[in-house]
Formats: sequence, C-alpha cells, structure tokens
Amino acid sequence: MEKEAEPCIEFRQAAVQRGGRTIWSEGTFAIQRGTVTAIVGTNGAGKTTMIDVELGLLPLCHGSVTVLGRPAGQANGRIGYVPQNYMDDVDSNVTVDQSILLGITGTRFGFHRVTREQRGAVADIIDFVGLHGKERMRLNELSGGLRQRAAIAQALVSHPDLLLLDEPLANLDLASQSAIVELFARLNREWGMTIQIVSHDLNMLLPILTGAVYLLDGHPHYSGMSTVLDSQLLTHLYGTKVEVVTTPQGDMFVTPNPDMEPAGHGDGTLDASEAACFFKQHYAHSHPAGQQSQGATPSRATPQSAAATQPDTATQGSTQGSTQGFTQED
Ligand SMILES: Nc1ncnc2c1ncn2[C@@H]1O[C@H](COP(=O)(O)OP(=O)(O)OP(=O)(O)O)[C@@H](O)[C@H]1O
Repeated sequence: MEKEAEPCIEFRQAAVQRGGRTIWSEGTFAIQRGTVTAIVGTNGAGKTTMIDVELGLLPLCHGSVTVLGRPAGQANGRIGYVPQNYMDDVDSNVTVDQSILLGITGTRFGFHRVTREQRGAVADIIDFVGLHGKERMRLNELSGGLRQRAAIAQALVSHPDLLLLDEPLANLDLASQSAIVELFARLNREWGMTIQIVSHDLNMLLPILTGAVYLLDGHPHYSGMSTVLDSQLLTHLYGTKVEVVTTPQGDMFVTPNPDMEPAGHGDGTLDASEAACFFKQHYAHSHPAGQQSQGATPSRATPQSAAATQPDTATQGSTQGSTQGFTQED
C-alpha cells in the first residue's frame, strides 16, 4: 500500500543498457511529491531513456526504480506522459477535443460511448490549458504552442498524480514557452502536481524548478537548484564554460559563453547597474523596452531566455549561446 510520505520516484543503484551499452549506472536518488524537476544532460546522455525506465518501457540491468510506490510501469495509469514528438503519434486531422478525449478512452478505434462525465472532464481541461473556443479546431490548424497545450491536456485529462514531459519547450517561440511554463507553475501550485521535464536547456524552467536530475559522467544525480546552479558543475555537465552570475537582488544569469561576460567579475557578482548594462548590451535586442516577463512567476522580475527567441538554437544539445535571467528562490 502506497504511503503519502513515500517519494514519488525512487532510484536505487539503477543502471540501464541499450544495444549492449551501459547508458547510465549507479543512479540512487529520490524525488519527492509536489516537486518540479528537470532531467538535464547533453545529447545522448540518456534523458529520454530515464523516462522510458520510469514508465517501465525499458528494463534495468541493475537496481530498482519505484514510481508512485510501485515498481516502474505498474502505476502508469496515474502518470500523464507527453512524448517528445507528440504529433508523430497522433492523426493531425483530429480535433482538439477528440485528441484530449483519447487521454481517457485510450487510442482504441471504433465506436465507444462517451459519457457526460468524460465530456465534462475534457471541457474542464480545455479551460485549464487555455484552449477554450478551439475545441473543434484540428491539431494541424493550431500553432506549435497551442498543439503542445493540447498534448498536455490529453496527458492531464485523467487527473494523473505525476506528469512526465520530454522536451515540451522544444521548437516553441518565447511567448509559447512562457505560456507552457506558466501552465506548469499553475499545475504544480493549484493541483499539487509532481512534474518531471526532460530538457536540454534549464533556462526557461528555472523559475519553477525545485531540483534537477543531471546525467554527469554516465551517472544520474539529483540535487536541489541551489546545488545545481554552480558554475563548475554546469561547466562539467555541458562540457562548455558556464558561469552563474548573481545580482544583489538575487537575479541570476547563466552565461554559457565567457566571451559575452563583462570583464573583471571573476566572482560572478554584478551590482544592479552593471547587471542592467550587461543585460542591455547583450540581450536588449531580444527584449524590447517595456517588455515584461511572462514567466511562470510574474511577481518576480524575470528577464527571459535570449536563446528562447531563437527556437532553432534553443533546442540544440547544450546551453551554448543561451542566457537566462531569473530569480533564485531556494
Ligand atoms: N532503441 C535504442 N537502441 C539502442 N540504443 C538506443 C536506443 N534508443 C536510444 N539509444 C541510445 O541511447 C543513448 C541515450 O539516448 P536518449 O535518447 O535517452 O538520450 P537523450 O539524453 O534523451 O538524448 P537527446 O538529448 O539527443 O534527446 C544514445 O546514445 C542513443 O543513441
């Protein structure tokens, strides 16, 4: 019997192989309920593999993984999952409400009765994700951001306890990324949803993250954000120079490219005017004057990711070329 105090996800000495090769090993960590966690690492480090393991789609070669108090794969009915290429698996001619209904009925073909309750659940989730008025539109008529909301709605309609998403911000423009991050923040705040997000790039997610699983040197580790936001750790993780710069107000900038940093601040600390000047100098072109943050926590002054305005670069294998301003909470 599952206990509320149990972690949501627990790895014990977990190791996995693919094609006869060990992808990662010695994974021992616990992720608590009600948290928002990123899975980060370079291309091929095994982020998607970790989701596959948590869903019980891939057996371990060593150790154990428990999800929602059960061996991985046995509680999938309580997990909402948004795969990386959602549209690859879905008929893009289906309407928004039909696609969301699949989250309840499964992908069974043929006629099946839809209850009033099920229709109500679909309508509620359409409202929650902000797709009201678009119910009858086909998925291929929607923008990428709205399609991603439909994918998330499908995963949420059966009210899971855990939401797993694989690169949900990839290929979205800045406004769409912000809207999706805001949706995650509301889900976590209002529903107490535990959320785990595979992401190449921490940037846009930083305001809502509790911690991160990082795949370093072939081993998964979990830490809270105050530990993850360490220049040395991020430099090692991404294999490129990364600096975490902090203003006295607590705004932080992760600056992967040392050439873009102001001179003479080896300690990674700027005063407020220097930080403003630095930000304006390097990123003002993507943050027009007066543009306010649309981040997940609007009460915080949160300049957005510069790279996020360039979807093609934002989704590449490392944080190189991307910069984030955010406010650290923990
Ligand atoms: N079905 C498979 N058979 C064999 N090897 C695989 C299979 N799927 C993935 N791999 C390999 O496992 C490793 C981890 O892949 P995975 O997709 O989990 O990485 P990732 O961190 O999500 O990468 P990316 O950031 O590129 O999406 C890669 O080297 C990949 O080539």
